[in-house]
Amino acid sequence: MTEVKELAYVVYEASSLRDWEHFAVDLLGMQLAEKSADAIALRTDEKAYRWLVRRGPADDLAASGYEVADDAALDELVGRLTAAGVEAAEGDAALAASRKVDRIVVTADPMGNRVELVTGFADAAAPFRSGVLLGGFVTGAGGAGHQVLLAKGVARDAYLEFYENLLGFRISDRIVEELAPGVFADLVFLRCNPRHHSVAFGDMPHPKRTHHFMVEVTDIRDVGMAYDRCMDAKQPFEMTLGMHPNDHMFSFYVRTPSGFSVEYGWGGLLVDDETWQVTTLDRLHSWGHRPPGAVADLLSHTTGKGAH
Ligand SMILES: Cc1ccc(O)c(O)c1CC[C@@H]1C(=O)CC[C@]2(C)C(=O)CC[C@@H]12
Ligand SMILES: [Fe+2]
Repeated sequence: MTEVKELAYVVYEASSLRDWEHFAVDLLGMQLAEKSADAIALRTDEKAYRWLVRRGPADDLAASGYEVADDAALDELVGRLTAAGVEAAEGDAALAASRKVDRIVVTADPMGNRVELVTGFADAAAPFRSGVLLGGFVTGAGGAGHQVLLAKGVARDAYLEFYENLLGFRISDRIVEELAPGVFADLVFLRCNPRHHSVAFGDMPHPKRTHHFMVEVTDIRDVGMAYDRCMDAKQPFEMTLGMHPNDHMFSFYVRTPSGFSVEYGWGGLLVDDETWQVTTLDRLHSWGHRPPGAVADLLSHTTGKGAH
């Protein structure tokens, strides 16, 4: 079945581009590709950009760009969307140029998230260079990273119909954890290439369309050093260092200047379609990923006792 092949880019709308530039470049180690009065473009690899942050009040995800193999594949996807009654409109040359792609089709998922299906996502003219990383970001066949989106009360069947049956994603696994008696976190993880997931969905209460975007680095030291840079800059954390049981990502979560989070990770699992078994796991974290407040409490409790 024809499918999207990677999460190529995301577009965010943010009220402070200045804060975003500092966050992405100085703390995360991205490269500023372009800057205008109303947008910044950020690189993590050889591509022209991976994040586009444009000025606006939403402080949220504005679009997700998924790359498709070629024109024929894009035509087939559009045919499938249209046949299912989902509107998919060919973008004009100006939009394609602004996204640095050959061709762009604009549609929306059942939550109303803008989805852009593209071909010919351009490389930058110069090699990627980070001012702070020892290694680089893990992209390649796995795309820009992964994102967790909120279901916003939309039935799972409805958004899976869009992502699985129309865009061609495969389910990697599900995690259902009872956080408190009768309170469940229930997430479903979807892949479109060997990266364990390019997108995941959960239906927890959350003010944004997106919970986080995950960027992965090649050198574990860069996770530790980014953790220190975020802490030194007093960037608010959502979760401390920890690991997920499904994709084995070693990561922490820090808040972007727009309030949703970035997961900064290393060591993510690659899935082999031939041997992979879909399972439902019962915990979100193997260890760590604590709320920072809880950790501060635990650590000061130990020292406060004046342990010998
Ligand atoms: C559970 C999990 C596995 C792999 C990931 O890459 C990943 O980001 C997550 C989910 C992170 C996060 C969480 O652990 C606590 C409950 C959260 C906050 C949600 O409500 C959505 C995302 C969830
Ligand atoms: Fe994640």
